[in-house]
Amino acid sequence: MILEQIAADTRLRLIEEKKLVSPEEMKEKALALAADETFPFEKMLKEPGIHYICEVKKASPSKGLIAEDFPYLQIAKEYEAAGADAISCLTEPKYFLGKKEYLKAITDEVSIPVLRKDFTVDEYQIYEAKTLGAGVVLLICALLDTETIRSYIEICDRLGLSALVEVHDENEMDSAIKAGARVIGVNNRNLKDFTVDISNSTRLRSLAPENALFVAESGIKTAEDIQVLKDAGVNGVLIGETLMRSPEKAAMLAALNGGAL
Ligand SMILES: O=C(O)c1ccccc1NCC(=O)[C@H](O)[C@H](O)COP(=O)(O)O
Repeated sequence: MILEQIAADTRLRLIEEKKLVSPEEMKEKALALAADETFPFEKMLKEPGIHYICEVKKASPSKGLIAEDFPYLQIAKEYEAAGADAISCLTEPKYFLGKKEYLKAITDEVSIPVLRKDFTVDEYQIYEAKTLGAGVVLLICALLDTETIRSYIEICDRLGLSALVEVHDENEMDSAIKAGARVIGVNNRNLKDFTVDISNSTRLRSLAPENALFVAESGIKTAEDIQVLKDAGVNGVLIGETLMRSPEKAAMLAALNGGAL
């Protein structure tokens, strides 16, 4: 499965990266930064209404090259000015053509929370996310067992980072809940065959605990999709391709919201 390939390549990449900055040094650098104990990402999702997490993404395994011209900083600023509540920035280099530099440049320039969208397989990436200015990291249940997710959430808590714990089915939802996830993201994309089905979010919505925040991810394209997710009581939506392919991102975001944001 593609996810396993990405994880294997990430582990290889980390071997090289740790030669440049050791795990001890990365941890020390991250812990030296002030922890934001107010968890702005979670605070934002708790506000009434549906919240928009807008993704900065150049390419993906399912879609190939999405944006040949990729002014990532301009896109992030455009999202913020258009009323986005948070930004998701891909940092995975091989399959998504992401870069850590994109994340750092964006977090330096915007004041809304930024998610490091990567394939976390090592705590090193969490400490590094902190040093790059991220406010949120992605933990994918398909890649991590329950105990590891729990321990990574503890690291996030210590650093003042939020963890978006991603699930795709009932078993993974169970693991996220047992690990103590406060923010659960349901990926509508089946990573085995890349099919996308919004009803995956609506189906799993009722399985999430009352006090957990719920984000629907992937394949969101229309105001009707947003309305369905709103009706299901979703707190946030993560939108990538629809916005990335739109030449008028602010207008697209407004249209998805059924009017101005
Ligand atoms: O999108 C892929 O091809 C993909 C493949 C393997 C792992 C993850 C993948 N996607 C990451 C995402 O979850 C999306 O970037 C994100 O949810 C936004 O989705 P979309 O709005 O459909 O671009």
